[in-house]
Amino acid sequence: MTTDLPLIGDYSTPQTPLSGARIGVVTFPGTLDDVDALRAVRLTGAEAVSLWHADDDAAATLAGLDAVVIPGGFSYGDYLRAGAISRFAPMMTAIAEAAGGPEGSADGLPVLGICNGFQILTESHLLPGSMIKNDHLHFICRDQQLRVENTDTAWTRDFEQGQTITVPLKNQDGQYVADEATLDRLEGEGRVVFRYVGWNPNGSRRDIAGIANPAGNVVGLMPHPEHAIEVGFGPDTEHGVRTGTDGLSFFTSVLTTLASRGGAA
Ligand SMILES: NC(=O)CC[C@H](N)C(=O)O
Repeated sequence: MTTDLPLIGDYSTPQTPLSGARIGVVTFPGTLDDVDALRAVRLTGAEAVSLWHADDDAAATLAGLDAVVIPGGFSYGDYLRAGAISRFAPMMTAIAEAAGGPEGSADGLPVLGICNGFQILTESHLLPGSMIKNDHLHFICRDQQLRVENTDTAWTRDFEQGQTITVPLKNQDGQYVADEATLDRLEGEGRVVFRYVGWNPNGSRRDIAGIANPAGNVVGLMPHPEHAIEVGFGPDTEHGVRTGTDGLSFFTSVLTTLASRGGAA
């Protein structure tokens, strides 16, 4: 089969960063999507830096970085609860500090948690609420539509308010839950960043797919933007043609954020 799709990127060419930004991606035992996240960072022209969860010098490592992605997968095999062990990694302690704790900070380290990364962020109390089993108790894997509810976060500036995007969703513990007061606070402060559109795939309260911390520098979501970054490999948005690249805007957004802070990018 031949295709005229313009495939961007080249897996074999060494990276020449186009921007001064250095963005780390954390790997835990059992992480699955770190390579895709690293590639997404590279496609924006930033330098992608692999981070190890048990780095004894994690604070010093982070000091040389402009942002961090906590990718998806099954860190520590999802034992006890997804993310429950990973939160104790030295790298997570350093990330919590650099991000400004649970409230975050406007100039704090931008952190994006994707799926298992979102689970790790809630377990670390950097984001409120918890992830529990999907309400139907099945693993789910599909392209999912989301509405962008807040473009005023470190990872969503390049979207338009109310924009509908399509990115893959694949998890078993994707049901976002929190008490009513926490949900009301999230809504009232505009911290619901993404909502499921069309159907609620897992029973998440108020159709919530992703949230931010109060300062907007930490964002977590269940669907996977790093799997929707290249024509030919992402969601099927044109009846059999895999043209979905909505996920790339997460990774360009953080460069926009860094530039607006006057830093690298
Ligand atoms: N895709 C993922 O990151 C999977 C997340 C998680 N371990 C779950 O299955 O719910």
